[in-house]
Amino acid sequence: MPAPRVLVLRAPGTNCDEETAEAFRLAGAAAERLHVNRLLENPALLDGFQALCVPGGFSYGDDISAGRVLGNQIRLALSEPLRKFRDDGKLVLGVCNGFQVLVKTGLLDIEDSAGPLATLTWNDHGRYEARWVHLNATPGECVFLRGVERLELPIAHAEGKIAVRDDAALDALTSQGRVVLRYSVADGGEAKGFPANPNGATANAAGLTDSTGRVLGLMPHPERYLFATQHPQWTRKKAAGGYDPQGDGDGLALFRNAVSYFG
Ligand SMILES: NC(=O)CC[C@H](N)C(=O)O
Repeated sequence: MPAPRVLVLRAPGTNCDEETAEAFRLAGAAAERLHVNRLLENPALLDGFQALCVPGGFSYGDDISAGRVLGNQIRLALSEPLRKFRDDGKLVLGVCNGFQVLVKTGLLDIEDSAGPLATLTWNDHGRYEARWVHLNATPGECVFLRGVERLELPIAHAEGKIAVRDDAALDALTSQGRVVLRYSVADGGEAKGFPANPNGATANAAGLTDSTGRVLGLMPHPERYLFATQHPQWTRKKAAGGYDPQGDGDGLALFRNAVSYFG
């Protein structure tokens, strides 16, 4: 199988593009970083790729709100080609700021006739929060999370709270299996507020998929945990036994799943 080609989109202020491209390469993809202006000049460049990733960072300085400017650029100029991209069976991943961007593009299918079912907004405590969290996955149709049950990953965000509009919107999203990642306590039990839920997200939601399962947006950073030794407690875990320092970090599974989808 030829390595799937992944476009890692960057814009002014993106800062996770190198690591994210490397994560896809480690998983067996051919990843390329591309400035959004190149794509705006020539949307047909998308035809050469099987997956698109909007990585983390501070695109356009988080001006107006995080992801808004890049999200608007994509929504206004690239909606049609990207919808076709997804409907052709290709994959789209948004990590942290990339998720904030995806929410604002409309590509996640989280709108109804009354407007957005959910959005990303400021953490409840109003501060930037950067640390590790525990997550439960309920992959359903989500390609990136196939076979994943639990994850430990870093977060680093200020506007990372998934705020769902109302109970009916939450029912709609949960009944369609769209909330595929939830913050949990360390043993996998339900998070009951801060700190297990780091931002006050409705229903502990940390990641959403679209209706096809081929678009995923998540606030935690899978590209920051590719190797076992990236875990802050890897030496203690190794001493306690059952932790292989040569092994994969939890985040690599998402990139491997993306690659094997094309296998
Ligand atoms: N790590 C990131 O992608 C940061 C996202 C965004 N700039 C925020 O602070 O919410």
